[in-house]
Amino acid sequence: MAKHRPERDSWGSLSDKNVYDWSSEEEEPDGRARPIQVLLVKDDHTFELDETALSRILLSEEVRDREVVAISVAGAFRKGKSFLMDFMLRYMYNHASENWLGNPEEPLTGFSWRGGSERETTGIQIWSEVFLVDKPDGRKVAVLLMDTQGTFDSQSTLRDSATVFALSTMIILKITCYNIVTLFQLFTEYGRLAMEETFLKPFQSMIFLVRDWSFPYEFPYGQEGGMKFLEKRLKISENQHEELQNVRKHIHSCFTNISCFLMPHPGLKVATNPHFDGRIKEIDGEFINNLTVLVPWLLSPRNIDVKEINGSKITCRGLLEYFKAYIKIYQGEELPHPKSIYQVTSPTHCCHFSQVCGGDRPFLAPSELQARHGVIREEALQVFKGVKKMGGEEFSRRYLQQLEGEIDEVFVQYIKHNDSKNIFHAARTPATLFVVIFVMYVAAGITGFVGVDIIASLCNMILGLALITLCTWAYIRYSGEYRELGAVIDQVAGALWDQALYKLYNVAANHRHLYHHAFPGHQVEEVAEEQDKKRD
Ligand SMILES: Nc1nc2c(ncn2[C@@H]2O[C@H](COP(=O)(O)OP(=O)(O)OP(=O)(O)O)[C@@H](O)[C@H]2O)c(=O)[nH]1
Ligand SMILES: [Mg+2]
Repeated sequence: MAKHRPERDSWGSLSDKNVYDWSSEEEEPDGRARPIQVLLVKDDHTFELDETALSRILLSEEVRDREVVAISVAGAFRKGKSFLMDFMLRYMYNHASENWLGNPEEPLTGFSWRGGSERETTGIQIWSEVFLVDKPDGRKVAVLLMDTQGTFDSQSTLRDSATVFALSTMIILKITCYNIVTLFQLFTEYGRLAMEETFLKPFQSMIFLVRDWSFPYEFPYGQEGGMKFLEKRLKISENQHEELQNVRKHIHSCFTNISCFLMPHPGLKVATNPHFDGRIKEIDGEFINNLTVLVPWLLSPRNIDVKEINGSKITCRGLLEYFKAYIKIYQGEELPHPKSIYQVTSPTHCCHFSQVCGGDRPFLAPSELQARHGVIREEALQVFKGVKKMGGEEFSRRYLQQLEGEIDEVFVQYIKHNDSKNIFHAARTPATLFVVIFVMYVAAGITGFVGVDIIASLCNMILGLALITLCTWAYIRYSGEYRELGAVIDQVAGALWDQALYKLYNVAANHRHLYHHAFPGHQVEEVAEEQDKKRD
């Protein structure tokens, strides 16, 4: 079965070209987009995130700072998830045209799909091309398509299934689940684990897709029938088992938006013919009709919506950070320990901060730095609080306090670091020493001229000392050696600078009458100002 898409040309209002360049010949010799394995489930049932591959997709220049909508299909294995994703891909690529389904003879390509009973997709794959979609309100958002491993296959453990499911539901902003019955199974039989592993902050939409719906006379195909069906299914009644009641309640609290779509059977050729290659001609008309409703309903620029995570819209760069943070948690214990969340949240916070005022960033106004710190701090704390952790509230409070303390400490360091980039701050020591040298030079000249030789020699001595200090300071700054001595010089110069400025200010304040004497007009204004202040 065809696995990769053929060459593409114009994508209408979507990106005009592949949004990133493959730099490695080996990996993408023909420059065509393809599925990239970003999450590997290894034989020993551990997970590995391919950060390089993920960064290459999410950090490409055009998309990294765009708000992102990630779309995936989760559900039982062998149910046609990849097949559906490929129709979504086709829609994204042919978006400009009404007839996005294209040539009825064209085989379906993109994410790898096939018939048979053995599982196909493993872990999480991401389509290497991120689509840029113009929303009707003028915003451009990035759309990321992800294909995930099916649940309940014979090779994966319950934990694998639950983790991939949990990972996709928490990272993904819009999730399409393929089979309501299967999802119920996941939530009930394995519910504890899956639910505990799901981050409980609701931030994504869940769309239940019921495939092979065979009772259109009860509930018609499509979204309306789906909603009615879902309402009936999610209704909580007294005589239900408590576990079932909990599942229903939990589904509501997990997802901000729940909807449902009933899909007809695609026809026998699709389900049973081993040579079927996905061409539309061989798919049942009813299925195609509903597909042309479903896919635009999911993906049209009007309907695509950037969801918020903990109150802020997430960008591709942010998504990468979340991916990295979450996978660290899932590599560990059954339920994340508060410490592990603390450990991933804190560096994530630092990383955000270094983007604001790290080594190569220019000097930032202190008030702006303070404001950014407020936002980043809040974000980090929200991430920590938003994760379900082991040990209860009381236990995690300790780590929360530790996190707060560390964030504030980092902030103080960044203030210092930022200050050091202020050109006036950096020039303070040499400027002070220059002023001392100059003053001593003039003083020595005058006192020598008048004949007070002792004072003149004293001034000359101070001048010489200041000159030596200046040279020493310059050497320390250049070589990085004897830094303690450098710090002492900076301190003394700083104190001198502050003192001199303070004295200068005092002198100026004490001699204000001279100024007013010289410029009588300004005095009137000042008196008026003072009167104003008193009135306030
Ligand atoms: N009955 C039925 N079969 C479908 C439907 N959609 C796709 N298929 C068929 O299901 C088979 C499996 O498709 P895949 O897309 O590889 O399934 P998958 O869910 O991605 O499977 P895994 O990757 O193994 O989890 C293919 O032969 C498709 O032709 C559907 O709506 N109903
Ligand atoms: Mg698949």
